Amino acid sequence: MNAALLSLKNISMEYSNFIAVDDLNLDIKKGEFISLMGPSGCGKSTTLRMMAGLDNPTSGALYLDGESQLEVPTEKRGMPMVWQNFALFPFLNVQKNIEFPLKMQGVPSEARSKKAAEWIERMGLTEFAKRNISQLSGGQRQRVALARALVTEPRILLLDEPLSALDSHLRIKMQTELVRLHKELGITFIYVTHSQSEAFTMSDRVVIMNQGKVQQIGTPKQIYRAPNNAFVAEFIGMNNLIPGAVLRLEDKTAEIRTDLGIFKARSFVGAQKDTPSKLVIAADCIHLDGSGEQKISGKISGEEFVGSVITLFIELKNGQEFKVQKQQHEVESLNLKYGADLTLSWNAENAFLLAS
Ligand SMILES: Nc1ncnc2c1ncn2[C@@H]1O[C@H](COP(=O)(O)OP(=O)(O)OP(=O)(O)O)[C@@H](O)[C@H]1O
Repeated sequence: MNAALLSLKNISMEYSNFIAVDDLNLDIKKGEFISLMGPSGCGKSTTLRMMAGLDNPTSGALYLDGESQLEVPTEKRGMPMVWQNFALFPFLNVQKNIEFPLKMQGVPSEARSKKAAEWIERMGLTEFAKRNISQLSGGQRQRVALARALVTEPRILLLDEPLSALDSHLRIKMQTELVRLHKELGITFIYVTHSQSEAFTMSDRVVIMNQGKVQQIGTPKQIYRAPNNAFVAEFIGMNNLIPGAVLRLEDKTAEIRTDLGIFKARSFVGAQKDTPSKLVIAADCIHLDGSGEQKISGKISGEEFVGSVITLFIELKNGQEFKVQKQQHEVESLNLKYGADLTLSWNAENAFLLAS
């Protein structure tokens, strides 16, 4: 049996006439690393707060190991939260901060110090154990916050944008540390983030939300390669979408009329004949050497480097911007110039239709 550790059933959160979370269903497995992602205000933090017991849903049910949690107070749920601003106690030193939750549980002083010392060592904080929180860097504070949350050996750790206050170098380092901790401890991590790279790098599954509703739940690969609606495809950022009307829809092929021409695609759930639809092509499925069957032309309007990957921005003749993602050496070998005409191409098997 593959029973969920934490189960949210038809959970909604309504503030006077505003629905922050709308009929959300989610089953989270033991040991899973799951991320909630979506635009600002989509209800990610509210969902996490309801899991922690900091807010109670207006309707729905929440089960931990099959037992309803709605009457269980935060401190009894055993789901500590790590916050973006760390929320450490400024009047306690590192060691006392880490010991604090054990003290709340009534753990005797000697056992507390021993347990805290283990976590201080594990998180590389030995030389800072007696320091005040104000004397620590952002990365050190985040490690104290993690140690304080994990010292009670919870089954579930809730993390609300825990890396967003850190600089990009430290963020990547802490991502590696979080993945390592997750693997070593076997604890379920539920992680809220704006960052696609954080969610996709670390998670087993990602939940994409918009306006309080779940849009898709899947592995990073499923979300990236098979978004199930136009919102997800656009939100993921590295897809190109061309609006049009479906001309033909068969088992394995589809055709769409757009103002850039008629294109073939593999068909997809949700699209219907003679209805508005969007053709979706991932930026890394586009060729610059004209070798694909479907072609459009445009002019290079910009580029962006991330590591060894370049994203080229191409202005199409209808003014739409297309993104093409390639390895740097591949782009360099083509000797492309800003403003130069370029033929973009792709194969129909890499294009699919989504309902608008
Ligand atoms: N106490 C409250 N009263 C009224 N509205 C609230 C309250 N708390 C949150 N909201 C609203 O609920 C919606 C969801 O908020 P939430 O904090 O869950 O969003 P989020 O996805 O975490 O956003 P962000 O990424 O910006 O943190 C927002 O529109 C927010 O303004």
